[in-house]
Amino acid sequence: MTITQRNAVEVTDLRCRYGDFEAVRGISFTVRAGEVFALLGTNGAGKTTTVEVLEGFRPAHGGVAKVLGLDSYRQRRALRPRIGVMLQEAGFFGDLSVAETVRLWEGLEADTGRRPLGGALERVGLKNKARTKVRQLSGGQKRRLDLAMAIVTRPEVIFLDEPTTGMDPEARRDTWAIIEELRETGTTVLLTTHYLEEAERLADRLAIMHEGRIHQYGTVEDVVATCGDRISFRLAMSPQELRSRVGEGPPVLAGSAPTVTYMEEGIGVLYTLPGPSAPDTVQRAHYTLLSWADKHDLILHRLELRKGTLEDAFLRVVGEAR
Ligand SMILES: Nc1ncnc2c1ncn2[C@@H]1O[C@H](COP(=O)(O)OP(=O)(O)OP(=O)(O)O)[C@@H](O)[C@H]1O
Repeated sequence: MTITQRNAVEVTDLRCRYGDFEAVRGISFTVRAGEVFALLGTNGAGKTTTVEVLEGFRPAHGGVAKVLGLDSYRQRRALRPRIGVMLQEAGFFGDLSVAETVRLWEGLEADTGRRPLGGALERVGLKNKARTKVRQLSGGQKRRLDLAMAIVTRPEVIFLDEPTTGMDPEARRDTWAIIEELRETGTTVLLTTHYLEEAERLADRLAIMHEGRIHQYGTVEDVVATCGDRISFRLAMSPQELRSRVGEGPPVLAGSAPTVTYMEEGIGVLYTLPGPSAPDTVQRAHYTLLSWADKHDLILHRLELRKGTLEDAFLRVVGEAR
């Protein structure tokens, strides 16, 4: 099997412009066949632009974007029947019913020779709305209809742009279950999302984008491991009292200076250890901290050690880029 066959999506040094503005600035990543891949990023990072290039809706201005081994723009006619697309704002005809919309879509896709997926509406929980006019659907219900359209023709690769935005928690969970089912049947899924727990739950691998570039890329574990452990505690005293009792602030731990926040109820202290944090580093940091507290007779309230999270990794990307 060649690399191309194992990768459903291959993006190499992709660039995309709107006029003079370069929205995507040389990104590279692959999506393996059968995996769920999440593109995360800040507002305006370039996620939708990237997905639109892969869907064949816009040309790249540099680099290569291949889906199922085909150039996503130049070979879009050959590619179109093999991919499913859930747009951020699909342009439905408001006067058609839900059932008519899906039938229309099936008709448009009929030349694919694939049997449309029966029960797509049932799968997205819209069967009882089949006769309802599209314009009478709620925002979340429209997103479910978007999803039905993306899966109705059993595509090999599905692009989902913010699939659960506007959905209530139950609909979101149902959508996650559908995406998991798609993966089980061997479908490749590339999704964009602002919900980190969605990526954490669904994605085999992910990329974090900011201002047109990929800053983190790998499995959730790989990305989270780049963030060190966090140590935090509170001191129930004023800054003046701390100064008079200790003379200086909390110590540097494992090369990491504390971030000190002054609040009404006291002083909050947070350390971000260098990542990935080795167990002996964490242990030494604790020892240093507890020795400091003991020496100055301080009580560390709500002392907590926690692992880095995807949110920490995300915020670090944004922070480092500033
Ligand atoms: N049609 C357009 N004309 C000009 N600039 C555009 C156009 N579409 C997007 N942009 C700009 O390109 C950048 C990337 O936009 P894009 O929609 O790809 O980001 P995104 O990561 O999907 O953002 P969001 O999470 O907010 O949906 C943004 O700065 C945006 O303002």
